[in-house]
Amino acid sequence: MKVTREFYKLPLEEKQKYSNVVDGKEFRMEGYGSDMVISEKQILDWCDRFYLVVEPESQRIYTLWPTQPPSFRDILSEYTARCREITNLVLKNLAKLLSLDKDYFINMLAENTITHARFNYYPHCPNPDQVFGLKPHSDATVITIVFVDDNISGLQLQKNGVWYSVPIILNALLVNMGDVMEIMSNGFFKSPVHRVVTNAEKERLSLVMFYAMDPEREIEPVPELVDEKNPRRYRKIKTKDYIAEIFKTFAKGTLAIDTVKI
Ligand SMILES: O=C(O)CCC(=O)C(=O)O
Ligand SMILES: [Fe+2]
Repeated sequence: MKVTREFYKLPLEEKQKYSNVVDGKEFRMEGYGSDMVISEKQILDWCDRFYLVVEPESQRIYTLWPTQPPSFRDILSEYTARCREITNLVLKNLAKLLSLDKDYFINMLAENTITHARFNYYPHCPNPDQVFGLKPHSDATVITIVFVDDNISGLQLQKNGVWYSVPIILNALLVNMGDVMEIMSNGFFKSPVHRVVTNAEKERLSLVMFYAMDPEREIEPVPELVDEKNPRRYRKIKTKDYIAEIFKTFAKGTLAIDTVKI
């Protein structure tokens, strides 16, 4: 959190060395900036984002990893390794809860899976009732680990149509189910719709680790979880097609998971 804060305090020109817009035109996932703009009518969010691929190590693009603060690289590497331990522990226990082999989900994520780290910066906002820090969405991941600012709340999640604020718990990480887990568990686990609200006085930070599947792999309910009593609730889709769907629906403010529900 400290190195994230230091990175965001750097002058704009320094941060723009890592821009997510190549040569001033082409958007890429990795790097610093805003969300991709695909339509003039798109609702933008009140936040700066900085994405980096952290796993597998062979896919890291170190030229996009900030050199300031100098400890950024080592701390992010260590954080990635520690979060992987948490992810594996959580995945084991989720598999157990579904009476699957304990390594079921871990094996599924074993090959060619890409983990992104997303650093979010939400500046204080003069009109908090007019814009979100991040509009309502669910994550396209298997699971997500969120490290939230301990100075200010802002993350909210929706349950039965009501929004609840996620409390700040010192030194706690939030583990969120993603759409892929909802689909694989045939709806047993829910990928919650969540959003970030803006604040008139205070800025806020978060660091999010997105654990996703191999883009070439298909997502579908685990066959063992489908039977006459629990009919299949989601159709099969390739991970990369699902991610493309997320880009479209997020910009529109709709939900990708609704497009695969049966
Ligand atoms: O800032 C937060 O607390 C959550 C961010 C989030 O939901 C996301 O980056 O997908
Ligand atoms: Fe999210």
